[in-house]
Amino acid sequence: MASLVLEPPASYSPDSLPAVDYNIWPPEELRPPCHHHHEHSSSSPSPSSGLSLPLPDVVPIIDLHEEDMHLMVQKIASACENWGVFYVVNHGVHESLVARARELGLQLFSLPADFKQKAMPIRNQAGFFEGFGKPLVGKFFKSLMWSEGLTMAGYPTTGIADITDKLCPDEKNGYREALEEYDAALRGLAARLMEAVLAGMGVEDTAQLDRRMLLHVGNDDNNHNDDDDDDITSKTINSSSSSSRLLWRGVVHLNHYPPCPAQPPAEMRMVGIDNNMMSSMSSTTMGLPAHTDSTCLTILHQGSVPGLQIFRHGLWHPLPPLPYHKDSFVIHVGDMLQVLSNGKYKSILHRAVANKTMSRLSLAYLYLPPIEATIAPISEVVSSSEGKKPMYKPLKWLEYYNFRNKNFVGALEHFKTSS
Ligand SMILES: O=C(O)CCC(=O)C(=O)O
Ligand SMILES: [Fe+2]
Repeated sequence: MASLVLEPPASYSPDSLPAVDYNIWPPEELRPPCHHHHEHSSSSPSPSSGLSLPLPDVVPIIDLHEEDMHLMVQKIASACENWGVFYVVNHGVHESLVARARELGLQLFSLPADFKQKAMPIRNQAGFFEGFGKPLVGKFFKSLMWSEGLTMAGYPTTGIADITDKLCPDEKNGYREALEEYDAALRGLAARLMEAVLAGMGVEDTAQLDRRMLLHVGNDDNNHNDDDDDDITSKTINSSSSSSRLLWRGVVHLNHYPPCPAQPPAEMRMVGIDNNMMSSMSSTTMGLPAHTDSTCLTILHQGSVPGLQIFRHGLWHPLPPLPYHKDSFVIHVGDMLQVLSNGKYKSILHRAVANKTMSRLSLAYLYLPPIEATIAPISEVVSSSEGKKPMYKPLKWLEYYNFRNKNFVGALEHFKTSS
């Protein structure tokens, strides 16, 4: 007799999913064309590149409880190289922690707009924007972005405390506690994943790589002296291998996509959307436009409402939450990993679509190399690559971030070496 217990499938295939009514607004045929040019796409996305099920292949699902470390490293390397995106399950982040962060995240988004104004985006000490706001990439698109974000730099900064204090000054700040706990857990997961990714690229001693990046030696042939390396040098040389890992940055970034009905609701609490915009709301509305993440890795929790899509082989494909693993995370290869891997791993082009009836919340954990680090193709990868030449010039993350905020299209191209 067949067992009544549903066994999780070994890998995700759209065929194994129950039918989902995506109920997405606007319908695909009305959605604006994607204006993003992606350097690795063989063809550009177009309005006719509609949803296509099933995927030509299956997105890897990696079990982080895998006993065999070597095998796990191989699976991650293959997923980064062939997909740029994968799911992780059995990742060790407690379900209740995620649930609590999601619950409080939703509460923050349901604050009245004038409350949210108290935490409008400002540049933090590290130099990037924190706070409530419309997607930064929105300005590059004509369409109305049907989403709002909340960005808070995690440990070792006080970003989470600063923002939650601004939003809820009078309350015992349970928001801070829950989000800081989430940050700490995700930081641990991100570090583990990054170690595995680096091991797959032949870097066994990740602390030593950190030192190389901070001192900026050994990763390229011609740029050994950077202006402000000196104080970093002493900071890093003195730090033990484990504390240098603490210099990596984690940023908690929440995305909220309210239901996006054809008729706008009377009251709209989303920041940055006024009545004029509402009345012009039409076919040119989208959740989050096509982009790659400027991170090394992004760890995304989608909740139960689908909306994430990836661009692969010239088509957009939905990447829904896994029905058998409610607590799975989606991992994106970001632009900085593309640089570190000398282009072997490509950052994944993705977007999110709004939903007609359900609101959607995604928790993105953005994992970045140290702010002070010089990021360049890793020598181990360069020496094993065909041309044995670095494809990217050394860069600092903030330099890339600022450049991309001004020139969205092809930002990474700008940092390519000429050869
Ligand atoms: O909401 C999603 O599924 C995608 C979010 C995302 O791409 C991002 O925060 O960079
Ligand atoms: Fe993203």
